[in-house]
Amino acid sequence: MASHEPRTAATNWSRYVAYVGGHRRWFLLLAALIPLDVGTQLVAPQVVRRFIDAAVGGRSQTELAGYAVVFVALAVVRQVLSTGTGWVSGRVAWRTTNEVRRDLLAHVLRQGPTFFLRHPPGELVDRMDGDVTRLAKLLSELVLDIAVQLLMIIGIVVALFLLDWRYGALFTPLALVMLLLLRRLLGRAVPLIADRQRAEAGLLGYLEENLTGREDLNANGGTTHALETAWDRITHHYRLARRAARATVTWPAAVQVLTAVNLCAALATGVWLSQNRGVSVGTVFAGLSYAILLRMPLVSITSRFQDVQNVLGSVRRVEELFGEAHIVPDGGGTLAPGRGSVSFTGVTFAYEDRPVLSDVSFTIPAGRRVALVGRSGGGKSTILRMLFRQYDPQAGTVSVGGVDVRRLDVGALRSRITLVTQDVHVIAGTLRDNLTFYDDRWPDEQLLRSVEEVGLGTWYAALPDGLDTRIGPGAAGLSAGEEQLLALARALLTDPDIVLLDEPSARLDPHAERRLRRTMERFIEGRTALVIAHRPETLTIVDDVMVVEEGRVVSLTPRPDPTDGTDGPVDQRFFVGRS
Ligand SMILES: Nc1ncnc2c1ncn2[C@@H]1O[C@H](COP(=O)(O)OP(=O)(O)OP(=O)(O)O)[C@@H](O)[C@H]1O
Repeated sequence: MASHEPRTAATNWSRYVAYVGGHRRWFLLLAALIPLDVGTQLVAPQVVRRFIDAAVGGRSQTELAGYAVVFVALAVVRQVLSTGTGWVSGRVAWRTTNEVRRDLLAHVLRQGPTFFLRHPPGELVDRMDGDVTRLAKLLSELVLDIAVQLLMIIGIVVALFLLDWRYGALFTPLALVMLLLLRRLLGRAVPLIADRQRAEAGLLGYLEENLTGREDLNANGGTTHALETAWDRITHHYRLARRAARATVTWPAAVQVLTAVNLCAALATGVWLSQNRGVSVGTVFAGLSYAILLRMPLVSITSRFQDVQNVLGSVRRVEELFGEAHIVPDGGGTLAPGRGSVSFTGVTFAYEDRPVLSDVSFTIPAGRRVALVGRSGGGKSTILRMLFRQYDPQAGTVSVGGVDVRRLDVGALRSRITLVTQDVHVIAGTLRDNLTFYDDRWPDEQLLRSVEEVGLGTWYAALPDGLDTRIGPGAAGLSAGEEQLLALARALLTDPDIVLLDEPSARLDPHAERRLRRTMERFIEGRTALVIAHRPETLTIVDDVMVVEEGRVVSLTPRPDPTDGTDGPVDQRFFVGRS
């Protein structure tokens, strides 16, 4: 089978530890900054306590000023520490995110076409951007932040015990109860938020699909149905958003209640201790300060735990993507220099569970040019894709230059083969970028020659900035025919040994087609070429004709002689406009 189901194996944490490991020094710096940050927060109420007690006890101005200076210094140090912590954690987060994203993109780009049918672009963007960002958050922020908040809670409880054991005895169980209550409240809201996010993603996907297919929708009268469905989705999204908003509105209210309870408990304890146990005003104030301080880590740690749960979902999705094996693993070998022969031996192939090629065998000697003809869906393009190693056969062998392509390095093989399909993609960039794909080994004169050669000279002359003119999405558009010519101009530059063409002239007018045919003829001269022919004229530039019908090679014979007035083995129904 060509399909490779995603592995849902256990998360490979060592992969992520390695990403963080690359920034070990920064991570250690962060681990050092955090306790310092927590420490300065915990010390501040103690300084205030001493200041108040000194003031109430009528101590000297110098002593009071000393406490004030220490307090201000602590505040400054805290600011510096929290800015530093934020900066370092942001740095670690960005670096790790970008590295994971880069590796995931490299992994995805090596996948075959079936992978992209299984994972539409919207989903891949969400995984590579949304999920990876959340993953990096876990690696660089969440774990540390949970540690900080736990440290803070423990520190506050210890400080309260040190202040007076009764403060500690009261706030320890109180903190635990509050933690559990907050956790429950948030636990109820989160699934509703997730429902809303799913509906939102679905709505966006639906809108994107309709906008992309707007021409077909308008032409086929599907607009009314599309609008009705969009409206259903919008109202569904609205209902879910309202439900989620109702659930989340209780969260800030709960935080307010928690603050009030903490304050009341601290005040009541303070007043009682002051009246019955003679503790100082400074101690009561410090108790109050710690009670207020306790709210922050309690709230923060609850939402952080929830974040961790959400992030683990993202990590699972990223892992699934990393777990998808490459359809065509690298064989590592290289091809001997020179034009290569091409052969299929007993090749059988199916897309997913759809059989397409069945026991196909043929050999094309080096330098021979062959036209592939046959009815639509017979498997012609699939033969080209297998030679380009977008897929490997389930049975049999595909060889180039006498070597099984599975034993070759994919990059090395593709550097010797050019594949021009009808599905041309123009990237957003300059004409030069579109011709060279950022490879600067060709001088401008050579780029211009290939543009001229495919018949794009007049089109080129009208461009405002020549090779630097921006084309593609968001810039100057090209007709479908011009896009095909551009793809052929790209191919001309590469000087391949083997040329695979999926009838690049299919969308051109007769004049442009004639011109392009002459270019193709020059291009494939002396090379091994497989050209899918949808026009009978294309047969004039090849040596042999291969008829492909229902996944089998019916014949591979020399091209019929155009002067003898017969079609030879070539059924005219295979061609556009003949039936
Ligand atoms: N990525 C794919 N996943 C599943 N099925 C596919 C895929 N690509 C092609 N097919 C199916 O495989 C069969 C052969 O397709 P192929 O494109 O090789 O035929 P073809 O002879 O080149 O057709 P055409 O002349 O119309 O381009 C078709 O039935 C097609 O629907």
